Amino acid sequence: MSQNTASTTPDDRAETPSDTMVKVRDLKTYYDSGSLLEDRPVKAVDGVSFDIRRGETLGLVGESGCGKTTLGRTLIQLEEATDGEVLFDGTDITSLRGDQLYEWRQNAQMVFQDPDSSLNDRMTIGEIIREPLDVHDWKTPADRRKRVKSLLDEVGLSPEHYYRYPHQFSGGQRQRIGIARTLALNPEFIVLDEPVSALDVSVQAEIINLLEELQDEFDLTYLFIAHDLSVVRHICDRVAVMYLGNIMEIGPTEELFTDPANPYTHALLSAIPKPDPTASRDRITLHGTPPNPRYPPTGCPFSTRCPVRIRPDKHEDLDDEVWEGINGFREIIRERMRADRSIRERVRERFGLETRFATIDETYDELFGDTAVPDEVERVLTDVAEAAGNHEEQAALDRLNAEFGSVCDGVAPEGGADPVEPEYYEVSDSGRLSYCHRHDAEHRETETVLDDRS
Ligand SMILES: Nc1ncnc2c1ncn2[C@@H]1O[C@H](COP(=O)(O)OP(=O)(O)OP(=O)(O)O)[C@@H](O)[C@H]1O
Repeated sequence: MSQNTASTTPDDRAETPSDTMVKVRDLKTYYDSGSLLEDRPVKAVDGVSFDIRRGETLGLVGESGCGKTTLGRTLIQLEEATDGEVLFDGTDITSLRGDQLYEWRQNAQMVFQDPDSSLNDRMTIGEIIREPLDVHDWKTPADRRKRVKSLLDEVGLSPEHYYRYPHQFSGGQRQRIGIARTLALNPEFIVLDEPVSALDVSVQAEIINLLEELQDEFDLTYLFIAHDLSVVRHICDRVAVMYLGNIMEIGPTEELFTDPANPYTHALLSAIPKPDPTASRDRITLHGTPPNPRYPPTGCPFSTRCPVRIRPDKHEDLDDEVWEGINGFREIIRERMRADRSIRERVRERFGLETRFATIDETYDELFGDTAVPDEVERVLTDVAEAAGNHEEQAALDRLNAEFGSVCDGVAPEGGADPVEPEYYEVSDSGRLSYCHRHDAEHRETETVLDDRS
């Protein structure tokens, strides 16, 4: 890694305007719960900024639930943004309404994972592909029929398929129909949301090839959302890695795969399962689960699972096993705070009766029972366990944070009151960006730590 320059916004580097088709700035999409008992929104997309260049395929990867689909849908206004901007060739489309939005929508379309749910079984293939043309009152009915027949040809189907129904086609053919429909209005930008995940491996390559051919032929720009990192590596020019509503790293595909900078990218890539001929789809597995997006942690979104979370100076030399125990303890207390306990469970806990939740004492023993914990650390952990045992989870977490928290948990280095968030650091000559305090000169030794682990 040659450079480590802090930058406040990704992709604000010098670029000619014509390079950039979409500029996303501090975009947030929150879902309100709609429940009287729960007033915190789900922060599905929580302030992302990046550019999409004309003609490129930008991959969007990350674990299930990190906000990929919501981001894709918000970019084409199928979901309303809570805050921020999405500039398409300079126009902020989050502010378009009524006719203007309707007109603009022709430029941007979406291909869905499951072609079955997007194709109406009671319509013929011709009617399905023609529908967007009918809705937008495109030219004459005869022109529309002609256009549909040519689209069928473009996607590798034949004009005779016009009068058939979706159930008469295979999964791969149905996805071709979905793609033809997407192309009907000549869009410039397409969000491909897991377009091949539901298909047999043998068919996946055919659809990927088709998408690449169509991109060349019609100068399309793609946002390619996927779980399968090998497909992303094959098709994408650049990749954005998403975690808990944030973009953790973004840059050229090959570079990001061979020399990941962000600890989360490392974790994601190291969890790629070995190829298994019996598996139809690779799943990403990573230790632990991401926090609930209603309750994202302060500081870095990945801090609760990060293997290289920065330690405060006074605990720099603490044994790794104790440190991991402390991180585990913190997570369990966080989860207890959110756990959906019935009143009965709460009453049983209050009276020290057995419940389906492990008691704090049991948890403590499991985490630290066989480990030599230094006295001063043990004193803090005992206070924490006592608070958590009394259902004062927030006080327990505050105590843990005061003792073991660092800049990664949002603790301001000079004791400032406001939580600090990471910044984007330029981590290569290509302008690849990574959202992590470890790239700060002060904590730079991480790169060795990470390399040792991979
Ligand atoms: N309509 C909705 N209302 C409330 N919450 C939602 C809604 N849609 C998504 N979410 C929540 O927003 C978060 C992000 O979901 P999203 O589907 O965007 O993630 P994803 O990365 O695409 O997941 P997957 O890979 O499983 O499709 C999740 O916690 C999800 O439960």
